[in-house]
Amino acid sequence: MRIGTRGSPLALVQARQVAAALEIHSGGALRGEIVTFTTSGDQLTTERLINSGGKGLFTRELDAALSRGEVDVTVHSLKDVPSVLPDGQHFVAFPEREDAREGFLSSKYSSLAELPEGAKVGTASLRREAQTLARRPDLEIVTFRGNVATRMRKLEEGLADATYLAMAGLTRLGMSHVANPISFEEMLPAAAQGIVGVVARDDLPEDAAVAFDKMNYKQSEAAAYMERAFLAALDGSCRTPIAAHTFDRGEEWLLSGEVLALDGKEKWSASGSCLKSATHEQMAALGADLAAQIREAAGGRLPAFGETW
Ligand SMILES: NCc1[nH]cc(CCC(=O)O)c1CC(=O)O
Repeated sequence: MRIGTRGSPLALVQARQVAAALEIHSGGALRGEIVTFTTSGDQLTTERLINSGGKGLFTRELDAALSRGEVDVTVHSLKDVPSVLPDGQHFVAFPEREDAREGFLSSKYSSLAELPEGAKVGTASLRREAQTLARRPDLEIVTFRGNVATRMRKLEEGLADATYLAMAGLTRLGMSHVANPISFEEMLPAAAQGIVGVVARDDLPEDAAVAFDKMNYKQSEAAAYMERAFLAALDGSCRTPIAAHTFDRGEEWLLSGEVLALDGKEKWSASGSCLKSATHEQMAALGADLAAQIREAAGGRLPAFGETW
């Protein structure tokens, strides 16, 4: 099986894990061959993503290669995958979710609360920016992109006093020690953070489908459907400060979602549960319901999605 992926260190780790799982779950009958692609998103280093052409920046080239039959499956950080997959493609597995929390990185301070007044926080994410300003309106946000090494160098150079990275990515790269995990109460992560999604064409052979089904985790799958439905119902993209996470509450899943004003001065939250035995449709309905509650509570004060830039 040709497995399409971005060539970043994190993407490669994720794709290799899927290749290894494919081999194990097919009893050695199937092997994965990694094929790397450079996506539009990989070519942008300085500009803010929001100014650079919208959804699917990290998936476009992979989607096309899958449609053309150049690869058999694609592996993505689900957080970067648009709400709707291209025609003829569907998810075949959501492997075990990695630590979904945000990580705080700083060479001098151990948490947001410790930062001195007026300190600089580096991020290119509107969600992280709004969540930071909601807690600490005095802080200055500076645009910050790049892989782990680049961001750490920028911190060393003093371009910012602190930055954030998903613990999932750091953990997969064996670098979780460089960050302090931030609790979900303090900072709700992006929808689908820490989840990997495997996508195939609708003509995927049965033996492969069975192997992918075996590497699928019900928890990851449920979280994927609920969190992505919430995001989709708010027309969410990387242009919008939206966060969502699914918590395990025994018999039920608890979905929490929030939307913030860009300056962090307002925040609308909603949460609700569904039985773990719920169908995908019921899970998606919960996500959509929370989104509707937030729209109603905000009464037209939500950021003008997609129109502000
Ligand atoms: N948008 C970039 C991106 N996409 C997935 C991850 C990390 C891994 C994950 O959340 O699954 C990151 C980096 C980050 O936000 O720190």
